[in-house]
Amino acid sequence: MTQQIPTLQWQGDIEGVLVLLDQKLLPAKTELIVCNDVDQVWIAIQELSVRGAPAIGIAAAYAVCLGAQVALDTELQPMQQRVGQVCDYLAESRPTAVNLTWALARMRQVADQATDCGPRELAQALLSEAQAIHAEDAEMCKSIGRHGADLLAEFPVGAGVLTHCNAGALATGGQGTALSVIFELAERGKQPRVWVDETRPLLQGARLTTWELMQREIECTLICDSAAAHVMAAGQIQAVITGADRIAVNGDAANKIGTYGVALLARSHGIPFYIAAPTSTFDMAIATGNEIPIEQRSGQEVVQGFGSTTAPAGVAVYNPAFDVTPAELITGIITERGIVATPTRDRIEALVGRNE
Ligand SMILES: CSC[C@H]1O[C@H](OP(=O)(O)O)[C@H](O)[C@@H]1O
Repeated sequence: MTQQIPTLQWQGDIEGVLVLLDQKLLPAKTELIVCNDVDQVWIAIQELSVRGAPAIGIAAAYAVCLGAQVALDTELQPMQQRVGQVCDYLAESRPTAVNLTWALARMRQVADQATDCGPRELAQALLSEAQAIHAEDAEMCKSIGRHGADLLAEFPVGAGVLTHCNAGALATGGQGTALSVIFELAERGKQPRVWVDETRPLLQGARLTTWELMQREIECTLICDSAAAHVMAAGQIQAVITGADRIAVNGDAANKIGTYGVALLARSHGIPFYIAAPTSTFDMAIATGNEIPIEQRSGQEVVQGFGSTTAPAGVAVYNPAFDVTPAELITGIITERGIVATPTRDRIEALVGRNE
């Protein structure tokens, strides 16, 4: 069974709207946000109503189409200027997921290369590009699932897989990255037993990953982030698979805070640690993970999350939303083009291409 309500959907023509499934409210409520303008999408990205590296990029691409709507009755050049302004604005919504700036660069290129056309023709070209980014991501998700399931083909039926945060359909334009592998394993009758880190502070694992797995009737067990070592030591985990938000040329990968710790635990327990990500998540312009900008979020998410106060008023809080797992802790990166085993710069450039 697939997710009943799309994570994000463009409705209409160049004067249409972007409809988002509000992930802040899941699983308690299934509510939609109808976005008519760029600001609404900017806020939705910043507040994680829409989240996950590929989904952020796709939402931003559609937001450019919303931004173009105010310039439909001008000329080509004002429309091109509008697109540039909107791309600059959206790029500021969240810093870590490279898919955001990758998608905006594609939209900006469409505008910059436009000649001999009117604003409405450019608006149509922008919508076609956003829809292409969305459709390509859906195909990449399926391909990641196939490559990942092929990689784990020898795993026994009922093998334990641990995942951290949410890298499912809710984080992408398709069926997910890490969860796509799990969905494909289930499709092939491997009956994966999924262990889900709750993933503090915003609980993407507890709220979203379990929701997706239970919708598909895949066995899952929710654990506190601090229980992962214990579960590994008990021999319950045969592989770890997570998503990623930005991967440097050398294979260092940024993902939700806590991923680095899970990778260290996996290494110490002799468990393979895989990252599943499309090639659009590779930042070929940065050499190592040290250059990946790490989003710092409000301390309120830690001490006031989900309605309960969990610390004394005024306590200092440090709330990085991501951390970086060094390439040497990554057994392989599962992409839509295949697997980068023991990721190195040469192997990544061979698969992704060199940054010219
Ligand atoms: C398929 S990318 C999913 C990736 O994005 C999440 O971050 P956030 O929920 O803050 O957008 C997390 O790092 C996931 O692994």
